[in-house]
Formats: sequence, C-alpha cells, structure tokens
Amino acid sequence: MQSPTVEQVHAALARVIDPEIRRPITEIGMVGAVEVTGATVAVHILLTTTGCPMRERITTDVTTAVRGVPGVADVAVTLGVMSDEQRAGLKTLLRGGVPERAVPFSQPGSRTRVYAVASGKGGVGKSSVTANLAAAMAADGLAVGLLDADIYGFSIPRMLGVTGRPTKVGDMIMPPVSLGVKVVSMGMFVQGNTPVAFRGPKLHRALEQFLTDFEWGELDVLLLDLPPGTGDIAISTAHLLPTAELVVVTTPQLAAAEVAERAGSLAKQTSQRVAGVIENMSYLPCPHCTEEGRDHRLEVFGAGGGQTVADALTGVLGARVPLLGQVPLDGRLREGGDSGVPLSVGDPTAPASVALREIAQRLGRAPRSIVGRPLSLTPVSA
Ligand SMILES: Nc1ncnc2c1ncn2[C@@H]1O[C@H](COP(=O)(O)OP(=O)(O)OP(=O)(O)O)[C@@H](O)[C@H]1O
Repeated sequence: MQSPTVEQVHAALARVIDPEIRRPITEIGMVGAVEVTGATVAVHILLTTTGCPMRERITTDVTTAVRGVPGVADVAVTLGVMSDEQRAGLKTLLRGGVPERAVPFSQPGSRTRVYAVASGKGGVGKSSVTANLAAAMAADGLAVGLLDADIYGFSIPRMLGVTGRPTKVGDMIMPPVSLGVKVVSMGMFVQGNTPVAFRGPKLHRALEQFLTDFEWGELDVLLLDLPPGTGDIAISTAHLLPTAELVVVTTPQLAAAEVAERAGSLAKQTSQRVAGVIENMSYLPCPHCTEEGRDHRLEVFGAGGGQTVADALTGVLGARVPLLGQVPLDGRLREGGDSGVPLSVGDPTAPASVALREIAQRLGRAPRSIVGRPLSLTPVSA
C-alpha cells in the first residue's frame, strides 16, 4: 500500500479537538513536527502546560485519528510543551487578537451581540427566560455565552445543569460549557450557599474579571442575566459593554408603568438600546377550555402588561421597543430549571418552548447594535 502523506496526516489531526480549548489542535498550534516513514507516522504534540491533565486523552485521540489514515500501520506520539511565546500567541488567537485586560465584546471589530436581560422586580422569571434563550440559541447552532451577572442571587449554573468548574489552561481560564453554552457565574466561586457580600466597586471588578479573564472565544451572542432592579451591576454592564442591548422581562400583572419607567430611565442614563420586552407567565394554556370560540388561555396574572411596558418604553425612549413574545406558564419550565435541562431544548414543542425559541431566533438573528457608546459616568460607588 502507498505511504500516507504528511498532508493526509494533518487533515486527520484537524479533526482532533482539544478537550479544554475545544478547538482543533491544528488551529491552536499544538501540532509540531509530523514525520512519515513508510507506514509509520511520528507526531510531536505541543501541550499548553507541562502538567496538562489531558495529556493521555490527547495522545489517544491523536493516535486514533492518525491510525485512520489509509496506509498507516504505526503511530508514535511524543509530547512537548509550548514555549512562552507560543502560549502568548495562542492566548492572542483565542481572544481574537484582543489585548489582555480588554473586554473582547466591546472592541470595534467584535461580531458578538450582547443582550443584558433585566427586570424591574425579582421573581418574574428573568433567569429562567435567559437560560432557556441561551440553550435555544445554542441548539440553533449559535456560539453562545451566558454571564450570570446576578452576583448575589446566581441561579444560572443550576438551570443549565453546569457541573464543571472553570478550567485553567496555563494562565487562561476556560468557562465550563453545558448544552453548548459557555457559562460563567459567581456560583462557581463560592462554597455551597455562602452568601456573596460584595459592594459596588467589588461587584464592578467581579463583572470586569468575568469579561476579561475568561477565554470566551468568538461568540455570536453573549447573554447577561442581570440582578433584578437597576443597581450597580446594570450601570457597570453598560460601562463595560457599551453595545449591550437591554431585554426587559416582565409579567402581565406588574405595574407596567413603573417597570417601564425604571428600565427606560436606566437605558436613557446608560445610552443603551432596548431590544424588546418579554412577557413571562402570560397565561396558562387551559386543557379544559374546549368550547367553540373560547380562548384556551387562563390569564392568571391579567393581560396586556408586556405590550403596555413596550409601548411605555417606546414613549420614554422615542424609539420603537417591540414586545418580543409572550411565554405561558408551564410547570415543566420550572422543572426544567430544577433539573438543569431548560424546557426550550428538553421539550421544544411545548407552547412555552415555542414562544422562547421564536424570541431566541429573533434576537439571535438581529444585526449587532452600534448605538452604544462608552459612558462618561463612573459606574462604581464607595
Ligand atoms: N413561564 C413560567 N412557567 C412556570 N414557572 C416559571 C415560569 N417562569 C419562571 N418560572 C418559575 O418562577 C420562579 C422564578 O423564576 P426565576 O428564578 O427565573 O425568576 P427571576 O426573575 O430570575 O428571579 P430573581 O431575579 O429574583 O432571581 C422559578 O421557580 C421558575 O421556575
């Protein structure tokens, strides 16, 4: 049989994905010399660090991939370590050329759409909606990150079933991935249910570190789950991510004008665009309402709140703010949050999932905002 070519071996190696960085090893400079002698192939792999915990897995994956090339009988894998220079090159590559300590998503060339999901009050389902949107967008093939900026009341890791912790690759920190979503949350850094007692400046710093110290890679969409209300974090978000657009979650019954006023004054203060309003817990699909012509919906919390908020925001901001969708009440949505599989991917045909997926598609496809600009106000208070 004919000897394999070096090109064939490279093509096989391009299918080996680094388990931590999640990119082909050929793209991230891990493949050193490749030598073909008859039916024997020698591959030199450059690990990111000396103590790389994935060395055995990588060796196995490389061996299996190269063995699949026609004409290969033997594979010898040798392991080395990247030089400081090579590691620095990798870091720059992973950050898409953005210098360290800069927020990648606020760079002029960034193609990431950033949505900060806010609510006037707690308990309206903002985190549930965010987790479901993120999972739905990832299921649609988008590269999605979710930053749980609800630093005191983090719930995203549970809702997305994140079990892993961030992994360190050299001095880079890789966010854990669940259901295709890269997730970073304060919940990953505290023990058990220890309450987080941060004040303004520390909160801002935590958010900044989440944005700059993690290797998010190139994302299509970054979602932020903001704490309820319009506190320090919302201001910090606008400061660190000037192009972030607000998505306001509300319920039909909340004092619509109040919610709109708060969100509107925040958006005005921070020069942010409001991408739209999501009305959650809109109605309960009624299984017994079978009479002809009757709306099969129980409007448990009243009706029209989301549209009223959207209209009021349009008035306050002088730019059209759409109602993005209405998500019905569904006990399975809560169960999905508790079990770590959001309903939008667990049962995509459920009415709540259909509504959430439509919103996810609308936000996922929208052109990136360019209206944001750096804030002149200082985001932290003593
Ligand atoms: N459409 C829905 N149908 C049924 N239950 C829902 C729905 N949306 C949210 N829930 C449930 O309501 C509760 C509150 O939701 P969630 O924690 O997402 O709210 P939140 O606005 O993020 O709250 P907070 O801001 O206070 O953290 C959860 O138990 C959640 O499972």
